[in-house]
Amino acid sequence: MENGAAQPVIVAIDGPSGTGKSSTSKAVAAQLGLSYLDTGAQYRAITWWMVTNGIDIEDPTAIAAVAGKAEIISGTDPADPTITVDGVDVAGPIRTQEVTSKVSAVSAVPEVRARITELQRSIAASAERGIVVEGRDIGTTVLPDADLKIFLTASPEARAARRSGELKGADVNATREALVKRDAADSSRKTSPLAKAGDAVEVDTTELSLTQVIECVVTLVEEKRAGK
Ligand SMILES: Nc1ncnc2c1ncn2[C@@H]1O[C@H](COP(=O)(O)OP(=O)(O)OP(=O)(O)O)[C@@H](O)[C@H]1O
Ligand SMILES: Nc1ccn([C@H]2C[C@H](O)[C@@H](COP(=O)(O)O)O2)c(=O)n1
Repeated sequence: MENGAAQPVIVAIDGPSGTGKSSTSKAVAAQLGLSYLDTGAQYRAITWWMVTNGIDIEDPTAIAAVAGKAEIISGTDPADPTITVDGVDVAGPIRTQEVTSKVSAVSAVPEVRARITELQRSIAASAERGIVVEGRDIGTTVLPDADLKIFLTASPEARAARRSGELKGADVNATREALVKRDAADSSRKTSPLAKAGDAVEVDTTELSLTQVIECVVTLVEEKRAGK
């Protein structure tokens, strides 16, 4: 490229809940001047819309029938990621226990996945300097040609301890059970389950600090850019 500008780079970061995808992706994108997309927030946003509009979450046909109705807009600045549904800021409401408990069922519906996947691809394609996209099926389905694919893991105990630290006073065992249950649902759905791409680099974060994970991923991106 002219003026020594770096080529756009597409980084896919997948993994189970609480492995550090969001924290790592945001920091890596900020350090490298890339855009950032939280695809879990998009699935949460469509789930929030279903709940708000009284759609029966137990009924995949009902969900499929309205999968295209909500207008979901994701802001991709890693310093200030935003998400709106039909113009309403839903950054807070999508993190409620109610949405968290229903998001796996909504995101398993193929029509929902087709709609959100299309949105994700269009956002990635328009990121001029490149983007870090995090989720469950980015390396396998959404962006199979990503320049770098990372699959983050951590023990359920480490993930529950991290999450309980966030949710003051939360019971660690209950948090662990909820994480494991959501991972099982996300891994066993028929369409585009949570899975490691064959060419992804697996990083076990159980014994690593967040700073170490960020450094590791930044190094992998830089190596990729240098053609190593
Ligand atoms: N390596 C780490 N060591 C300690 N804490 C960490 C580490 N990575 C992330 N955390 C903390 O764990 C919590 C969960 O991290 P984060 O939200 O980034 O995970 P996630 O994989 O995106 O989860 P989810 O898929 O549920 O959205 C956050 O409080 C974060 O600060
Ligand atoms: N690419 C993705 C991203 C997320 N989901 C679903 C499954 C998750 O349980 C849920 C919430 O994600 P989180 O905010 O915890 O990262 O969204 C998916 O199916 N595919």
